[in-house]
Amino acid sequence: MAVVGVLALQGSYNEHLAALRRIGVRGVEVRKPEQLLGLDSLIIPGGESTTMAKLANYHNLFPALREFVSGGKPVWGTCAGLIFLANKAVGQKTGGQELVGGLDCTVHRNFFGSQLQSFETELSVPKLAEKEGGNDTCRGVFIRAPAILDVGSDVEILADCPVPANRPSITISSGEGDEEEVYSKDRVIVAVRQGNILATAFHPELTSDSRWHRFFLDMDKESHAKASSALSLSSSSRYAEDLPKNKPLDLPIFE
Ligand SMILES: NC(=O)CC[C@H](N)C(=O)O
Repeated sequence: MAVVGVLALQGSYNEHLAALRRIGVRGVEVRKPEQLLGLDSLIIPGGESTTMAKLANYHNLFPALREFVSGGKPVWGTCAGLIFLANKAVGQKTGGQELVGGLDCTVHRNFFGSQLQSFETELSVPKLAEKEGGNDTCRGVFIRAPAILDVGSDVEILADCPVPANRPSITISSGEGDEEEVYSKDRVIVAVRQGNILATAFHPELTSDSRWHRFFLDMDKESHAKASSALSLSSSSRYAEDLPKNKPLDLPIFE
């Protein structure tokens, strides 16, 4: 069975480990560079990206994380994890923060505003439903969430959402002397895939809908299938028996 690492420096790593457990997959906590060796895939959880970057620096994790991402194994960043994976982040604290990079996009760290502007909404996710079944929508839990302002041509958009009317106006400036510009589109991207990289601005691990975790595990199966055509792959139905019974799929869970 695939060994899924979860970066366990800070943030919602326990919730990801619990979400993996619910579908019968063992996650491994990762805090040191050498713990990345032997993993099949890696989840970088949400939390606070500046703090997480300081801790990652302290543990000398950035070179190993970059190597892991460029090595082609599946990596999923949720929220702060999305910020880690972006090639460019705006709206950073003074002095900026180190990024792992790899995902060809520009992310705004606190696009939806402060903690008080955290919200939940139904997201239209036809590509997720096509692959993993279930409704065409999923519950998006956005906690002081980032959003993706633009993406490169290799990036597949999996979900976007309307820009909330109460959101403070966002001035986009990288702090590197770029022209300042106000984000004026009425929708913003919140989930993407680029090859081995999956990124969501929201927190699927805080809901009982395990489809995003299954989607990610299927990326791992795809990469193994590429590596060895001899490997026979089971469909996602293997998880069906683990789905919560008599329980709506998308209610937030607290464990
Ligand atoms: N829930 C989250 O991960 C929030 C991320 C936060 N906006 C940051 O800058 O790190």
